[in-house]
Amino acid sequence: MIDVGMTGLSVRHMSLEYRVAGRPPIIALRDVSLEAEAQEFIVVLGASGCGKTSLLNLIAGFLHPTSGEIRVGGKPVTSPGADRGVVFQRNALMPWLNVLHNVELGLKLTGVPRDARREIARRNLALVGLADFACSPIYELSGGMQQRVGLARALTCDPVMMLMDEPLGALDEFTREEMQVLILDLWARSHKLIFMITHSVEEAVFMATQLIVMSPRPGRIVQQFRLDFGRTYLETRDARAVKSSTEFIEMRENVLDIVRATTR
Ligand SMILES: Nc1ncnc2c1ncn2[C@@H]1O[C@H](COP(=O)(O)OP(=O)(O)OP(=O)(O)O)[C@@H](O)[C@H]1O
Repeated sequence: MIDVGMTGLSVRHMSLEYRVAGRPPIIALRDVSLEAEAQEFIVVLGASGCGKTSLLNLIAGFLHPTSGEIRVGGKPVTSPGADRGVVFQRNALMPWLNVLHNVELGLKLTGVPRDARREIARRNLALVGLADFACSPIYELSGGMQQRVGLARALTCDPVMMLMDEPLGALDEFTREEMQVLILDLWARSHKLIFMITHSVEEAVFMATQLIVMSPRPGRIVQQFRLDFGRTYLETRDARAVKSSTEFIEMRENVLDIVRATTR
């Protein structure tokens, strides 16, 4: 049997309390455990305040757990690292740098020579369909294009894992579906482990190989599903057919009922 703790993501009995002076501690996460192999697509769904972003920030190394352990590729997470690329809902792109310079910034900071980092940045821009926009200023790009720049930037250090906090939350419905299939293609081509947060049940069911439903107060995992609608899309290239199939609709309604029940 593969020990996923050595290849993918392993979160074991993790809890997180926020301590605010003069107030009782907030238990954001209690006894959360999850295991995923390298190349899985994990999607986390749950009502507001159930600890999704806290969980992502712990895996990214931005926060430390109160108890429990996280391993990525077998290594304990103790701080942020180049093995984990992060994509935010609204990417913190540098408006005074052009697209190429934004994408290569992480490599520049780690001392990669100019020609090498330009080549990597251009390759990643091509992967997200922005090869012709390398010299464009950020403010000329649409929201969807800015998210593509964020994706290309997160890929530049060739991380083991991509962490995405509602990456498509600010996009209109059509751009959102375009980006869903772009991310599925990137995932299939790059063989990376993805951990994504969304508020959209349909998006979660469409993209996840492992769907995690969380519940608030305190944040914990209430249900996990193994799914393959994203893989079906990659074989058939027809997102609408996948999303309108009976199996998909049944699963979407089932997950929706579970999420609704967590808020009662
Ligand atoms: N820095 C902080 N200090 C104190 N409490 C916090 C802090 N960050 C988050 N919390 C609390 O921890 C709980 C989990 O928050 P978190 O942002 O992780 O949830 P979420 O599921 O990502 O929510 P949303 O879907 O609204 O983004 C909430 O009750 C929140 O108020």
